[in-house]
Amino acid sequence: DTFSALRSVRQARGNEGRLLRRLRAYLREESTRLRRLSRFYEKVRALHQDPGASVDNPLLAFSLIKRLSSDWPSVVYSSEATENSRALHVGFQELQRELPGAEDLDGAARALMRLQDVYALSVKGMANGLFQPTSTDRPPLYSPGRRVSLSADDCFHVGKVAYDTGDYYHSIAWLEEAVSRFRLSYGSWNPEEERGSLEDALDYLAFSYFMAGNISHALTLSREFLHYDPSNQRVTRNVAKYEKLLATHGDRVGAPLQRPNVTQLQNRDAYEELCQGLGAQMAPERPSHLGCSYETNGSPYLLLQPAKKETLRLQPYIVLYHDFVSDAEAETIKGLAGPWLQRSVVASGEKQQKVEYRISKSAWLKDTADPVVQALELRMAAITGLDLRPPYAEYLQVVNYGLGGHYEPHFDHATVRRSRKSPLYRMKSGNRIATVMIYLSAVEAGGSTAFIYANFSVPVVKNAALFWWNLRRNGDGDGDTLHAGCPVLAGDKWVANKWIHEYGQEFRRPCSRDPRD
Ligand SMILES: O=C(O)CCC(=O)C(=O)O
Ligand SMILES: [Fe+2]
Repeated sequence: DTFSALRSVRQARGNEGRLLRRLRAYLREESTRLRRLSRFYEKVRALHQDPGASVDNPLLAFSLIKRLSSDWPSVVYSSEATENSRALHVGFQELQRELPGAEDLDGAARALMRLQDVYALSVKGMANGLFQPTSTDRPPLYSPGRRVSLSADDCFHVGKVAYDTGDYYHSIAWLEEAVSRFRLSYGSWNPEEERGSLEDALDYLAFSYFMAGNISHALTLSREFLHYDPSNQRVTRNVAKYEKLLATHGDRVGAPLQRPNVTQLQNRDAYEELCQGLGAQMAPERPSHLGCSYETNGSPYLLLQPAKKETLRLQPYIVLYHDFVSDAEAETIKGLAGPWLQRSVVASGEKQQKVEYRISKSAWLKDTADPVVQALELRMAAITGLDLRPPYAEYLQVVNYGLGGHYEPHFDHATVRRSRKSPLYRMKSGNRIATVMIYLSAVEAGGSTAFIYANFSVPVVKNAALFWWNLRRNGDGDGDTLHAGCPVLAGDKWVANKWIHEYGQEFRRPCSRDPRD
């Protein structure tokens, strides 16, 4: 699919560029054809208007007969137009397999609604090209270089995706926007087409209000619909039904419509607040044990260039190594992974599956793939002091997030301890003891890594590597490591994950019987 990685969206843009060039060629051919037709028309018309051009003249009589028997048929039956449009069709069909489909349009619409929700953005603002939080005392989260609004039809599509899943909370917001935009432009250029669209939007919006219990609003909108299409039987019946319902029961307007709980998130509010925060929410007075240091970690690899460590939290232990990779290394890793990216999956029981709560594409890189991968592995081994040789660590997983791409709160380790069924145990080297995550790109807005229970979020710091322990020293999962990749609001987010397993680390991180360690 296209929407689940920005790299694919960029490729889609390249494909549209190709389509544009084909359309330009088509227009050029068609203009030439029409110009030739016009010349023929003008020539014959001139002869007909010239009183001196009489068919008494045998030469003119000849050319008249020739025109009618030969020129006109070839003009009228020319296959040039068909050939031109066939070339256009073929050019499109060559690309069609790679073009986004209905699934992508759905995914893209859900992405906009996710950004609306997680960043508490106003739909009206989004439709106007702005990323303004609903509480207007906050500054916009992102100010694009060029402001582009959505069309009435764009809003209608988003609303319809919500409507089709019975999500009237979102369908109402987006269809309201669609209706008011269709009303504004109504009759301004293509009255026929726009009337149809305005009617559709009114129809869906009225039903959404009805389902949400707001009968009087459903009634008003249905009446407006009938104003445009008085003969519609179905809407006429709806109006009668709504009138009857109102007369007998009145509106069911109680609590305002709630956002549907599509995710299995129990801590949605905390998560969203962390995503909206502009970065690491440090305690007002930063405790003295948190801060920056140069680390050699007793490793010869780090003697000449120590790691730049920023300790973010002690419990759970989370540190950020700044400038862990160079720009060139990051580009190499992205380039190596690019062609292999596949929709990311998550472990679910024994299987791996695509899920709405993780929208990205990823690829696995072995250290033999390139000397740069190997160099990174050695560096990660040096800073962590852990054994990363297979099977003590997984291959490097390179991830590219998509439109509104995210990874909702989760643990990296298997939570059902020693559940041998989890794909995580396939390597037979225990659970994931630690994570190293490298930020291979900067993002323009959003995309922080949020630690829900630890109550702070790390903004994307290009080239930095984040490290944390997933397991306690006694081997239990550390519940405080629940974390998430917040939706990317703008930009292209790439990360690389290295998951390190328990086995092989027995003497490097000895266990402890104190459950607090
Ligand atoms: O992208 C992020 O910030 C977090 C990613 C993550 O947690 C994961 O891939 O397991
Ligand atoms: Fe994770």
